[in-house]
Amino acid sequence: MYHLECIECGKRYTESDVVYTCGECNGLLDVIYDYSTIELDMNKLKKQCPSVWKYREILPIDETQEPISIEEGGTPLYRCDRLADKIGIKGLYVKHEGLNPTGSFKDRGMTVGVSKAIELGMKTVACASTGNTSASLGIYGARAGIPAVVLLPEGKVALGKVAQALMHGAKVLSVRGNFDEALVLVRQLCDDEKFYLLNSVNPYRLEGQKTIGFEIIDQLGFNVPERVVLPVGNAGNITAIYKGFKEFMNIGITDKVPRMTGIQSEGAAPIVDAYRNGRDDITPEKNPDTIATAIRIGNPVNAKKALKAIYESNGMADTVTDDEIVQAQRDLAQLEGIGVEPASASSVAGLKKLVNDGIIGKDETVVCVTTGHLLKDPQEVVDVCPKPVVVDATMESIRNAVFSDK
Ligand SMILES: Cc1ncc(COP(=O)(O)O)c(C=O)c1O
Ligand SMILES: N[C@@H](CCOP(=O)(O)O)C(=O)O
Repeated sequence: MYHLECIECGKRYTESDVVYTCGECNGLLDVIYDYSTIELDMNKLKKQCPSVWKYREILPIDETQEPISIEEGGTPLYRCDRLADKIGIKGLYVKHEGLNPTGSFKDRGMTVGVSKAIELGMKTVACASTGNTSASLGIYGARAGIPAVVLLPEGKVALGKVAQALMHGAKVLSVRGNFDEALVLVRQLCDDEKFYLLNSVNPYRLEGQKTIGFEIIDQLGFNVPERVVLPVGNAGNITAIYKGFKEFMNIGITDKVPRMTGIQSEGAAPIVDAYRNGRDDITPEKNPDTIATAIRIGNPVNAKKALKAIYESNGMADTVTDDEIVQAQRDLAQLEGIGVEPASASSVAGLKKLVNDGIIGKDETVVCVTTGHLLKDPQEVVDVCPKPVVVDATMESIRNAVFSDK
């Protein structure tokens, strides 16, 4: 049993309403359950491997419906001692969401969001995207057998992500504008054409993503880490993961939540600006820019929910530079064997900065979420790594190159 509820005015909507924001006040909507009726079997929970649909009792899809799934979630939570040593912290884990089927955490949202689209009888799905949302929507649309339309900011989407959307048959539009402008346009398109909007303003998307929070607790043996650090763009994921932590507390599985710590790039930091000024809403950044194209977002649609998550959990938000992002990307890759795209590395870059500044304590147990796979953005990798050494096909030439200092 669940309903949708406006976070501003409390107006309720039913599970069969096609609605993204409140019709009365335009506020964001939340999916609300009657937690007193939800009983999770802890024995079963402890035995089953993590996956999105493991937590089906707390997901808003009719139980008679077969979900649209390609087996998302169940991503590894790595203990990272070498990286922890370098950063100067004792207990560091990395939840690698880049190991979802399409290479990003969006799959968790799409398995639920596209399943909901089918339940509601929607005929076409659509989104604006910096890349990962479109890749995931293209793939889940194909799995569901319904068309997907995706709007991308021209020239600002990493190659791997465009390739995924194209090959899986989405209608890909390259918009002469940035992500924020594309999002305004796709919202209008969905209203006009009755397409189903699957950006994170859709509360069902966030229900899938909240399972990252469930899995972190589950994989830590039902213990709660002190802090979770993650990149923030459109601000859906920090909102969703926090909701997951709160729900485990509401159901009585845990008794506290981690401090939610959001990291943005210096060139695209409206949430951090709001946090620094103690505000609960943002001033949009008109010209966001960063090497981390996935979080090149100036007007995050979930800002209000995200700031609430940060304040309520006694968390915080901070920025990192593009250079810090690239260094953290290298550290993850070379110290721990974890290959991530730039946006993902901002979590580790942020942690490093906050430990250096004495804001995060060395004894805290911290989970960094890495949100997308290295192969999503091969051009950035080529740009920041040394070029391969070209050699003649002789042993002498190979030996010279192997033992050269260059
Ligand atoms: C790889 C990656 N990391 C982080 C983010 C930011 O997540 P959110 O928009 O939910 O804040 C995105 C896209 O949104 C992304 O694609
Ligand atoms: N990085 C995102 C931006 C859109 O975010 P969404 O969560 O609202 O879909 C992307 O991959 O497109």
